Amino acid sequence: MMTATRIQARSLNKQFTLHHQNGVQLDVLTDLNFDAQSGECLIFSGRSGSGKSTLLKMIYGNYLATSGSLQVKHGDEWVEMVAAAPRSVVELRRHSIGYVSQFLKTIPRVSTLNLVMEPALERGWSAEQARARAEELLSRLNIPERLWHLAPSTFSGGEQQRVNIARGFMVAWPVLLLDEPTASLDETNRAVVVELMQEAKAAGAAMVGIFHDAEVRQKIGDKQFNVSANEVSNHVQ
Ligand SMILES: Nc1ncnc2c1ncn2[C@@H]1O[C@H](COP(=O)(O)OP(=O)(O)OP(=O)(O)O)[C@@H](O)[C@H]1O
Repeated sequence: MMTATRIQARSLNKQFTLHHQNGVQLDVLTDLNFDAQSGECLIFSGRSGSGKSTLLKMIYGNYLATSGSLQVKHGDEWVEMVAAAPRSVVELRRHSIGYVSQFLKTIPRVSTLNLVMEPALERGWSAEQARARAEELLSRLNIPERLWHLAPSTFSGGEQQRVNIARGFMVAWPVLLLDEPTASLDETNRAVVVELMQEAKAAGAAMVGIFHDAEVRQKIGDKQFNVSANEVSNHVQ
């Protein structure tokens, strides 16, 4: 499969200003350069506090870069995240970037099945198609069928995490961001998530993720970007 660049960071900087602490400035990311390609998984590594999560949040548009360029592919166009209007960020999130965080944001009274189906319905899938895919994912992720019609707000931490993963893998995202999706899962479910990531890669997703589990990194990673050292390597550790 031909790969295509879907994320491009150039001379990217992020500084936090602590307004409630005498305006102290923290230089978290300085002069970063990296690309992410379709059909590949780029792993963010680096010591704790080096800015891995901050960088993922910048790609998703939760945090704004201080300077430099961070472009994300949206269809045939590039969106410059450093200057993107909120409207384009919303568009980008609807069609081009999926995000699987460690925690599920539950909406009271919305059933698990509806929560998982939502990304597909937003893309115009029929209810039957969406339901079939959601049921397949929930089964594979070992969420008992008796829970499917309940809102996940009372589920265990691990169950909520797996519902979140099912939702994240519901549609084929051109760019898929993963923040510790396997943290606190048991071995069986971790293996399912690795399979889902492999399928997403084969479907052409450009995946970017943080994984503390070395085994997962080695199974899924193609390249590693060390955020502390600002260095891309083909060797995943
Ligand atoms: N909203 C914020 N305001 C101020 N400082 C922040 C904010 N978010 C993150 N930081 C700071 O930026 C630095 C990087 O944090 P980040 O969570 O991105 O690191 P990380 O590499 O993901 O760490 P870990 O591996 O421990 O999860 C930290 O020093 C943190 O205190």
